[in-house]
Amino acid sequence: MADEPLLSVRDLTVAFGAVEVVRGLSFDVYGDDVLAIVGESGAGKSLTARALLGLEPRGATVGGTVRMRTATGTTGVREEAARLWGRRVALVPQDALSALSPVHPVEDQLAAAVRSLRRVSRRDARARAARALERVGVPAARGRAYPHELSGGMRQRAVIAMATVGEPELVVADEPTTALDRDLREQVLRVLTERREATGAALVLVTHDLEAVREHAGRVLVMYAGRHVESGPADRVLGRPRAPYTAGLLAALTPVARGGRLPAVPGVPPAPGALPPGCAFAPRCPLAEERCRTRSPEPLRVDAVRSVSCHRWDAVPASAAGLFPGRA
Ligand SMILES: Nc1ncnc2c1ncn2[C@@H]1O[C@H](COP(=O)(O)OP(=O)(O)OP(=O)(O)O)[C@@H](O)[C@H]1O
Repeated sequence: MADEPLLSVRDLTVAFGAVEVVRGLSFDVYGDDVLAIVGESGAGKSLTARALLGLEPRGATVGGTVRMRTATGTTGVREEAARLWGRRVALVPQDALSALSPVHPVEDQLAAAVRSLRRVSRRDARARAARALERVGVPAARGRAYPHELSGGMRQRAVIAMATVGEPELVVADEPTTALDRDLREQVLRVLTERREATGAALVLVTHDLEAVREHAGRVLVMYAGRHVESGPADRVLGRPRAPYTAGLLAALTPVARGGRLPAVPGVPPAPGALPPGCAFAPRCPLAEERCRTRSPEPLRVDAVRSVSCHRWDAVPASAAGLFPGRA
């Protein structure tokens, strides 16, 4: 891992009117990193991912800084996203159809992307496009298909080809497999991480899927109600969570919890406009005590590589089942 981060995010906020949905988030992404952002629905994962690239929805106000290291110094990614698009940073969205034009065959779209990035002839661009599609497992014959003629898995592969054809330094994938069947998810994630490795890009992967994090991520950032909960090397965070919330997400992965279709953690996250005072997770937390209900925990370095935002981090038992016995 390089010493200097490729991307430094400091105090990122995203608000709709007076309601902050991402609240003071700071993290780094290194040049050879796969950073997974996990958390329940509504935690602010997608908005964080999109805000990194200046692609937040209309009506959102973004604060804080997102800086990217380059050969010539650092640069504000959001400000330059339009110019850098495809070359330095790229997005793989949840919904492939939204990323592809409905009126052109995918190979033509990819060839156009190649020509926007490099001075090459049409013929050369077409050949590069076909190769890029083949590398992600879209057979040459399917390149002439329009997006709606492709299966969901093939479409998402085509989007991965689009996102990586310019060999960007950073790929942000916003729940890239949510729309797919379970069997296809792993295949498509594998294609994405293979392309990342082949091009040397860093990857920010937004996902609900902790199994995917275990399999593919080097580091993980757990979010809850728009804030940092826990971050560090994925194997260590998932192997021995230090935040009760992470322990709850893990307990929900056990066969018993799955079979019973239990929610990840009992209760539901608070609505962004109605956060409790103190730690937003306190009302659902089996370890909460008085200070948790009054004072919001700040990220604390618990060792050289891990941070936890929890007053009770040292009381979290080694096994997730110890905290959420009904789930495990
Ligand atoms: N365009 C919008 N206008 C108002 N609120 C929004 C908008 N987009 C998202 N939100 C709110 O911001 C919060 C965070 O949304 P976000 O999509 O980032 O969550 P998420 O963690 O990615 O969830 P999911 O896993 O379901 O995609 C949610 O409470 C959501 O309702």
